[in-house]
Amino acid sequence: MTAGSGQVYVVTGGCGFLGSHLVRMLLEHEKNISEIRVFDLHLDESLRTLSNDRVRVRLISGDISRLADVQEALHGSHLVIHTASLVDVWGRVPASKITEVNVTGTENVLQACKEEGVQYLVYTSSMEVVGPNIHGDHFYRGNEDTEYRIYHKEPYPLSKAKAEKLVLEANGIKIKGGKMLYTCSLRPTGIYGEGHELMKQFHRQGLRTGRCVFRALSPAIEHGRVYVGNVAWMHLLAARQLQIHPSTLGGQVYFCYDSSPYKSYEDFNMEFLSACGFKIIGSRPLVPYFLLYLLALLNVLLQWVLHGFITYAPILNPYTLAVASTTFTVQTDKAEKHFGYQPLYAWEEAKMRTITWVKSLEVSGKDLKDVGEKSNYCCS
Ligand SMILES: NC(=O)C1=CN([C@@H]2O[C@H](COP(=O)(O)OP(=O)(O)OC[C@H]3O[C@@H](n4cnc5c(N)ncnc54)[C@H](O)[C@@H]3O)[C@@H](O)[C@H]2O)C=CC1
Ligand SMILES: CC(C)CCC[C@@H](C)[C@H]1CC[C@H]2[C@@H]3[C@H](O)CC4=CC(=O)CC[C@]4(C)[C@H]3CC[C@]12C
Repeated sequence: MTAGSGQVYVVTGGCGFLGSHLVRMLLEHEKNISEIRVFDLHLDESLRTLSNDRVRVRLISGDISRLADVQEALHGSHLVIHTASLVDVWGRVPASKITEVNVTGTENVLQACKEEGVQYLVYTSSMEVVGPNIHGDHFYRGNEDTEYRIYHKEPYPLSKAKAEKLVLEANGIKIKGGKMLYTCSLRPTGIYGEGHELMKQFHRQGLRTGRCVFRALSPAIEHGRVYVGNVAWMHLLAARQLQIHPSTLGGQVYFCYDSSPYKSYEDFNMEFLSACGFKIIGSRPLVPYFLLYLLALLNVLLQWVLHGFITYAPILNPYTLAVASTTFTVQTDKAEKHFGYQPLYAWEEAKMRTITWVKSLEVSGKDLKDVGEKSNYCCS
């Protein structure tokens, strides 16, 4: 296929962690596209170099919360994958900003689809639109139909839930040109893989404590995690099949899953960190839960006191503690049934790729220098 004769996909948030994997995935595996528009507030210029004879990668700088920017980016396109979002459960940005980007931004994408006659929209939602809830109800091996007490208080899950509702309600509306809009929503659990910012933080923190990780959470609490390459693959398949079987996929939600093992958040991270000589100390939490909870409350207090001086937003707060302390695992085959999804990367491959990336953080030596460790440390 020559450039210009295929479809035009828009990836909002295309320079982010998931977005950049998705762009690469589309380039490698989707043969009917001739242009990928990467729409983001902060552009990653390295993606531009991915253009080839078949597909042009066009970087578009814009703000999802400005309708004019979104409309311009969508003009003449066929399908939108909307991953742009503010991912913040630490109070780094005000709640109003989260709503503006995640909810108003999604309204803008829908409005722009309508006005520009774009027929297909795949939305990146989150498991957080379901839970865990503040009561600590476990969601054990759940699927899209599992009943669960959903409560949203925190800005991020609240915004994702509102945005997903808007996306699903828009399925079937008339767009410019008289055709119909088809939408679906994918709900990843915690994503991991090359470029995962939180993993970088845990790695740096572990270096500071002499490659020791002190167990804080119960190993009995299980979390569903999903490899970024499989999340990208599922988006690609959903986008493809939404066009072929719009009445099957339209208006549907799908958990994003793969064969990554169910483990506690800390034990799962150790699958990668142990390859760099990290050890987890303790087979049970070293600090009692109530003390951790008091620390989390103290962090909230400090955040409030320091507000206006510095942004104090540590990883531990009552919400992240509640999420990390509540089992949330997904077991479903809805995406397989509806659009033939099967993970592209087996767990062993996903693990190996992630380990290679974590090791590369040490080869670059930057993290080691930051914590004053010698840069000739050799990962096992
Ligand atoms: N990281 C995770 O574990 C999970 C993420 N998700 C969802 O996946 C999607 C991608 O998340 P990540 O890649 O982890 O986040 P990320 O922060 O790496 O990527 C989000 C991208 O959106 C862009 N963006 C933010 N505000 C924007 C604005 N006003 N206009 C245009 N672009 C803007 C950012 O610049 C960034 O490149 C998000 O929708 C998130 O809610 C869902 C489940 C789990
Ligand atoms: C020792 C501490 C108490 C450990 C804290 C771990 C937490 C920071 C993380 C535990 C679970 C994570 C969340 C989960 O993976 C689901 C998510 C989905 C999203 O859409 C965005 C990210 C996140 C909220 C993720 C954030 C970090 C954790 C709370």
